[in-house]
Amino acid sequence: MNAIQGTHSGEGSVPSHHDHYGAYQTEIYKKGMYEGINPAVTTNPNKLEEQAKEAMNRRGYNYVGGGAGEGATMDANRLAFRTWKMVPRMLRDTTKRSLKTTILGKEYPTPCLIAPIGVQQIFHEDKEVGVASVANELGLPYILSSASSSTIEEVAEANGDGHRWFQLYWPHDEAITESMLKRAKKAGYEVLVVTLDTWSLSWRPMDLDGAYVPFMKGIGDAIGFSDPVFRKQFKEKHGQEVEENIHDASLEWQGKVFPGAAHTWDEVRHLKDNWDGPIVLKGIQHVEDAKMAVEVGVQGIVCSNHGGRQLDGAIGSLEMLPEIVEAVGDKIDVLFDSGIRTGVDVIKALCLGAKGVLIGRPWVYGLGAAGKEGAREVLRGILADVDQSMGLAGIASIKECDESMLRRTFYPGDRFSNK
Ligand SMILES: Cc1cc2nc3c(=O)[nH]c(=O)nc-3n(C[C@H](O)[C@H](O)[C@H](O)COP(=O)(O)O)c2cc1C
Ligand SMILES: O=C(O)C(=O)c1ccccc1
Repeated sequence: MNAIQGTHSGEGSVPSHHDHYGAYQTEIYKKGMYEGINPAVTTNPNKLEEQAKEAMNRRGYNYVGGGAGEGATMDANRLAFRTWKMVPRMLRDTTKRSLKTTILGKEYPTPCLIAPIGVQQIFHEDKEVGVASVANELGLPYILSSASSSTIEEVAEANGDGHRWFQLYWPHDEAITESMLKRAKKAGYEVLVVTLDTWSLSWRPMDLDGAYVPFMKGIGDAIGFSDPVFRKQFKEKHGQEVEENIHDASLEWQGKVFPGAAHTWDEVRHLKDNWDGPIVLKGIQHVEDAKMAVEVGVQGIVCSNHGGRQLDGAIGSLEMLPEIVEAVGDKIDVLFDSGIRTGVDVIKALCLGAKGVLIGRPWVYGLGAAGKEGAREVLRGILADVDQSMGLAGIASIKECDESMLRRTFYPGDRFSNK
């Protein structure tokens, strides 16, 4: 073994048995030194967004890069990570590292999941089906958004024997909700993720200035347009098939998934009655809501502020993680997202008590810059960074991540923006 090889010998291809994540680093050097091929997408987390911006069309970039309001919450998400610093341990045997972890009672090869991200066709034609195949290759659960440009069944096929979860934008229409859940279950989605923070879209200046919202033109509506109950309702109302009137179909589907009114805690019962499997509530930030989640009997929550895309001025998501973890104890699993950009960010969230983390914008930038290969490179980079950084911090396995590995410091010069 030598210094750049890390733990593993790293023979070239994508790991098929999911435990050679660190080998990607050696693979990059070998490809460059012996074949003259550099990575297609930058490995620098602070340059990734800029590279994607150059490669993507303006509207697609604005959609992913933008946030709510003045971007205060997006900044707060990054600042929160910067204020926690790792305190590494030495002379510990970390030669055999493992990223394996248990989430909702099931073992996964890593603590990372693919965050639900809608309308991927505006980023690249490889879209959801492409990323779902990459998820399988890398051993990451793929969380399919309700607002996708591929259907529930297409993504299941592309994901094959991989792990897949279904994210629900929760309609105020029980028949359609039941139909979506039934389709997801039939197509092998294991966990239901219910997003609570986006029953209506926030004030998003980058999209508003370009007067652009994709699903008004049928983009990102594939799950609705292929839904038998939605199609039947539409035909009864308009006397037309969805394909004959994309304009009205888009508006009507938008009214289902972004109904402009929140649900209430009582209504979680309907989901429990219609979903045979774990339910995770996404978008929890308040400690009392975390306790409510335990009370209504779901199995998990995602501590998330939607990547600063919903309530601007809301607190950085990582700020709330320790309190939420403490409040729910080991009664339910707490997952985390909003602001993860590096392998060390993943480790920090785990040290603060998250059982798993959802990766969002970074792989979307990879997808935009170089299609599914780009998404794969970004994700492999983050996983390799998790593996290497665990070793350097003296952590051999995920269960060793705890708050003793962190110290909170804040200096006025701390840089928190990626720009
Ligand atoms: C372009 C884009 C689309 C998204 N679409 C969805 C979605 O359909 N459903 C959902 O629950 N969350 C959605 N999210 C939120 C992500 O799941 C995740 O919470 C967020 O990206 C985390 O923030 P980060 O990417 O800055 O780390 C979306 C985020 C982005 C950037
Ligand atoms: O943009 C988002 O954050 C989001 O959740 C969404 C909304 C509509 C369609 C696709 C994704």
